Amino acid sequence: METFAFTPAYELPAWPFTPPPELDSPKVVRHPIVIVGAGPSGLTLACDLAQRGVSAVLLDEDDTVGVRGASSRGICYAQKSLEIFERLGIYERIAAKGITWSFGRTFSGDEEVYNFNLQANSVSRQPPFINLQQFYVEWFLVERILEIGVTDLRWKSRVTRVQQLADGVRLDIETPAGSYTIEADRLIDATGANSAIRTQLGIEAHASRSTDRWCISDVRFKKPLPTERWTWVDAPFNEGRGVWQHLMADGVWRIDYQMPEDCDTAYISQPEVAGARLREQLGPDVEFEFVWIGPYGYRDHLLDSFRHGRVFFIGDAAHVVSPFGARGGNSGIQDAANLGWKLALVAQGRAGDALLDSYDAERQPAARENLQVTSRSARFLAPRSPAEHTLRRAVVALAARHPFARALVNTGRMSVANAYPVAPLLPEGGCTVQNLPLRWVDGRETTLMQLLADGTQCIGLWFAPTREQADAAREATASLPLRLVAVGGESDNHGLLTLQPDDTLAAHLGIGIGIGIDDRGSFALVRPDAYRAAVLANATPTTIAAALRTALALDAAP
Ligand SMILES: O=C(O)CCc1cccc(O)c1
Repeated sequence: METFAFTPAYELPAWPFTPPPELDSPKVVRHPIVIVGAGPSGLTLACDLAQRGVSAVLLDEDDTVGVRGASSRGICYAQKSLEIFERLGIYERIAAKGITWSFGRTFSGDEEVYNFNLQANSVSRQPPFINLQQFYVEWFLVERILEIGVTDLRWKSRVTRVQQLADGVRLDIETPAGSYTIEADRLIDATGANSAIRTQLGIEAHASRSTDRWCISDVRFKKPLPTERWTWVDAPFNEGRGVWQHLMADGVWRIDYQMPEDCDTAYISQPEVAGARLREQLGPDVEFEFVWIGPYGYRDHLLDSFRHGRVFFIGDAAHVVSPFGARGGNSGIQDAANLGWKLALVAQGRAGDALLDSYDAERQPAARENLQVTSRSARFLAPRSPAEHTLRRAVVALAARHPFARALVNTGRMSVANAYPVAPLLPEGGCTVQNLPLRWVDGRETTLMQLLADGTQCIGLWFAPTREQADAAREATASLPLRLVAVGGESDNHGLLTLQPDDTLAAHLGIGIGIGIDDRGSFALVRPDAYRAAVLANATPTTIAAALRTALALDAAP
């Protein structure tokens, strides 16, 4: 029998367990923020808070990144996540290590039936996607958290019990040096899909499991393949079933093969069987080494609410979707970025507690939308009813010749920054503001993320304010977390930071002349998570302060 080579396993870092002070003390210490789980969402939240100068305790039962014995789970990082990583100071590391892409092609048999270029609608400094093994992202986040140095990172610390109190949460923690108890003003569960905290608190996840079966081959090739996302609805080299192909770091390709529903999972993941599949796809002489082979079936779940008293659920602990479109990991990172600034401002007494409720009001519908979108892709890939089979056959047959049908070919709709619904703190709803390259009046370059990187404040972009307006607005908002920035106007805006006039910025914010609103005097309020919270057509110091107070729940009933 032919044997197949495996590359040596990834060498992942390990961080030391340091016995915490609570182990030697009978006193139950209270911490403002405790995060459980050092996966992508927990680490992003800890890093986001650290960047804002806010310390959190981060507990993880392991002492490394990645999932032991498994391959990388997440592989595709979307623009919004990359913009968050830019603000957190790890984007350059991710871009240097990962594979940047924006183009996707979908095939039926040997024919291309759909393609997309995600760069087309982008004004961001970050590309639409970078592929990178999840453990590298986690690793860079840990490095950054250690660089900033304000997070209390506790490895080898397993939470065994969680109890909600009237004004906080009590946690029992087991470590190699013994057990201890702490309390938290607020607890964030980032422990993933199988959250024991969720189970212990009796919170229903509404889980469902698909019967669709897949097998991952992570492989290194000698033969170069295109660095685009390629998918097949019905690949001739996979017995007419689906295939996904992505390049990740270190020259490793992720190839996902759809398998028969009743397959023997041990058999399909044997190296000889996986090797035969690769040869069918890439030719009998292709030279390769396996990195990892593994079967999987996907599942989904969604909590009704992401906030339960003093406990917040983020990432897979709150929602799980099928992998099509890479919406799982990316939405966990966006959960963290949504919650981080809110926790920081509320903990500092600079925003109302109702701001924390807006985490659920914004991210739960976002997760629901992701679940709907990925479920539609899953049904296209594995139709369940005769009608779904007929529809898919018709769409694929028409797509080859008729452009209208191409958009119906659905092998996944790639992750986007979800818009947020109209709500008391977001009277116009919220939409993402991309990381536009900008220029100060003196010619220096900056970006929106750089404007947001220091401290925790909203950015007020005010188009051509007069000196008098600028002075009055500074006074009206002096006690509020706002950085006022003029865009164009009088060259010396009386001490206001001033950007060069920028039509792309105005249009992106929805205040360009081209879309009917004169930009002179217009104002856009951008939140610390780079979501547009309000647009004012003829801003005054009073309306600016009112918009800010609304966005920060400063006028809401306690
Ligand atoms: O391209 C896609 O739609 C998702 C690719 C993906 C994401 C996460 C895991 C995996 O095996 C494939």
